[in-house]
Amino acid sequence: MEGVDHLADERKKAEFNVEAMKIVWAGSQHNLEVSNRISKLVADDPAFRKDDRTMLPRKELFKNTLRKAAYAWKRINELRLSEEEASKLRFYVDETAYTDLHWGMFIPAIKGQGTDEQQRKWLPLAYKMQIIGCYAQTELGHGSNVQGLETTATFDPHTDEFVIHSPTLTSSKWWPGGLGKVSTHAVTYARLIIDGKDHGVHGFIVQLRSLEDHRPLPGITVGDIGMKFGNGAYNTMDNGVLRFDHVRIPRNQMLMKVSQVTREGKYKQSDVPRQLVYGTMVYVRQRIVADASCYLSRAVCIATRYSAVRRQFGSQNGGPETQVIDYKTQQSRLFPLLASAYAFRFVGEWLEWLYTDVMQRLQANDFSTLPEAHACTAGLKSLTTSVTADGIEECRKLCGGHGYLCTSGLPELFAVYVPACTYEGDNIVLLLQVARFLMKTVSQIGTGKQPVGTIAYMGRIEHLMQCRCNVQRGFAELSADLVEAAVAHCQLIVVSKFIEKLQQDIPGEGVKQQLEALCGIYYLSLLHKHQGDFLATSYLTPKQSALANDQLRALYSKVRPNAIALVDAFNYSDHFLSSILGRYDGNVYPKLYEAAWKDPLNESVVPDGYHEYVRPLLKQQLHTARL
Ligand SMILES: CCCCCCC/C=C/C(=O)SCCNC(=O)CCNC(=O)[C@H](O)C(C)(C)COP(=O)(O)OP(=O)(O)OC[C@H]1O[C@@H](n2cnc3c(N)ncnc32)[C@H](O)[C@@H]1OP(=O)(O)O
Ligand SMILES: Cc1cc2nc3c(=O)[nH]c(=O)nc-3n(C[C@H](O)[C@H](O)[C@H](O)COP(=O)(O)OP(=O)(O)OC[C@H]3O[C@@H](n4cnc5c(N)ncnc54)[C@H](O)[C@@H]3O)c2cc1C
Repeated sequence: MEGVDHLADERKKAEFNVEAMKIVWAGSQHNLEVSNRISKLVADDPAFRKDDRTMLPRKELFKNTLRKAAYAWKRINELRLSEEEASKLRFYVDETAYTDLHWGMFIPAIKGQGTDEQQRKWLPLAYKMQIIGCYAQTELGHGSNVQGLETTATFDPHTDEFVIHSPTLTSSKWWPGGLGKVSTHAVTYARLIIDGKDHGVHGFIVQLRSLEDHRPLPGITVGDIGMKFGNGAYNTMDNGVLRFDHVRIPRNQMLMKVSQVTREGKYKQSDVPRQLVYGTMVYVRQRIVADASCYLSRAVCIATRYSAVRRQFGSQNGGPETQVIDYKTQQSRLFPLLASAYAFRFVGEWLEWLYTDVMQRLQANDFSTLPEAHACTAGLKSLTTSVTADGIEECRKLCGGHGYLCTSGLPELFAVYVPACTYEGDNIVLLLQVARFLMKTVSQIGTGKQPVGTIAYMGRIEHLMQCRCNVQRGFAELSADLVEAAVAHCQLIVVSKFIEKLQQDIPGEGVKQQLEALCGIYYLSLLHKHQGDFLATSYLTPKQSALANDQLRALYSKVRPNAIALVDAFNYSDHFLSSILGRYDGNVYPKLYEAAWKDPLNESVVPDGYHEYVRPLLKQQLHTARL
């Protein structure tokens, strides 16, 4: 029934002020206001339609993405949107595109690693999109091992240039988003060679394509690497392959904030840690953590609304069947994900603060918090993306058969999100970095150095004080266990940041109580999942463990009447969710039925191919039957 809110009764059950929760989720009244305005702008504009995305062939899909990106840019300029509003607009357009890398990596790389002079030259061009850039680091043969990259940048003192070259097939750049078909420039990572000496990997700005006719410049071979997982999804992006055949660039196109090459070919290192060459990755990992809550909350919103609409079994005297959201099994799978979405939101906010703080310290030549920032961004990127990717898939299963339809929105959401577990650092490789940081901390505790920040708790663990561990000894052998320790450390950060959030003043009737319940669900469900570890190490007795489980079930009952309102607080429009199962009005069945008839396969009653491939079979059967 059109216009009827099938979830109205659910909404009436809410025990808290949903509008106040929307502000908590958005971060501030101002953020909420901007989100409302920009999301409506996008949803009301038919140019941003996306419901056909999973049905388009790649070339059409890609052209459509180019059209949308150009149109978005036009609207940004026409409406004179601020940078905040422009990035919100790109968020609500909700289509992975070359612009993500241009704004998300190319510009930050120049800002973070370029000198003031380089920034003055390149940033205005990039901000006006007079050049379009990507981040070309990964190669066919090496991604995780950045020190293993093979592309070379050899200094030629005669011409004051670098010669960029791909010496092997495996040195071909492979994966960079935006590279395949669009970017005119790339921040390219290559080994710096001066006078035969290898100075390791550095960043260089390299022009790839002509600004006149978009053809690759001499010495450049470039193209798209091909179709990726899923329909629509990440196939709107032109992940690319790139080879250099002795391509010359001026010396001043090496990004020289961290280290410099002089006119005479002298290599000079600034007083800053070499690891700042990896700075763009730290920035993007922090952004990815902030994004995880968006993706997870989307899936949870769809699964929660549909779980309230869907009924199976339990009809009494011909009455309605049970809403599947009332099954404890459904709650025990869904509500920890709802709690995780909120938990990741708050840890994302905190990580943004940590990153800003580190950046301010770096300006003042204080590098002391860099290792912690690296460990936190790497670890939380790994934890939040793994939980989110698995969570989206769990939400699909929570929606039963209909979750498998593209019109549920969940298959595409999973396909577009799951590479986040790999890009910007494979999740296991990143957890090994955290493990290494933790082991280093343990080795220092023995020497009396007090850990601070997110590792302060380690200084309070009695048996760690007696440890005399060497970081490398046994590391490889125990790496699988160390990865588990790294995950536990990151979980602790998430829990403590959720608790810190609750210590703030949170206005709105019932809002804090709901967040307390969600926080409880978050840590108790983790405790439940890992109770074997807690029991084995005597951190919990069996009785405590049973009490914790009772408490968890009680919290599920507390959240149940508020579930729909808690996902409404994410404030997602139907356009953004793009899911029939997750419709705000819960009008699922008529819309599923209607959508099926719009599938291109239903354009004709007799399908293409019938006369060639089906009819002959039927004829043959008639013939056989007569025999
Ligand atoms: C929002 C925008 C849109 C997003 C779209 C995303 C599209 C995707 C883009 C990409 O994927 S770009 C490519 C991303 N690639 C990676 O993430 C590669 C992962 N690998 C690495 O980061 C590193 O190679 C490594 C795994 C960290 C290892 O590096 P390396 O071998 O040089 O170092 P180690 O010997 O292990 O460590 C040396 C020392 O440096 C510290 N360290 C390492 N990384 C950082 C860092 N980023 N920041 C600060 N410090 C770092 C490390 O802890 C070691 O410290 P010590 O132990 O020696 O003190
Ligand atoms: C959609 C997408 C977009 C991307 N965009 C970009 C981009 O814009 N720019 C760019 O430069 N790159 C990009 N990448 C590349 C990406 O950064 C790399 O794929 C990523 O860093 C992982 O590296 P890899 O592919 O070498 O994995 P590998 O390192 O080959 O991983 C393979 C397996 O080996 C394991 N492994 C590797 N090393 C270790 C170790 N030391 N110990 C234990 N296990 C290990 C991993 O856990 C994994 O299971 C993108 C990738 C994808 C999928």
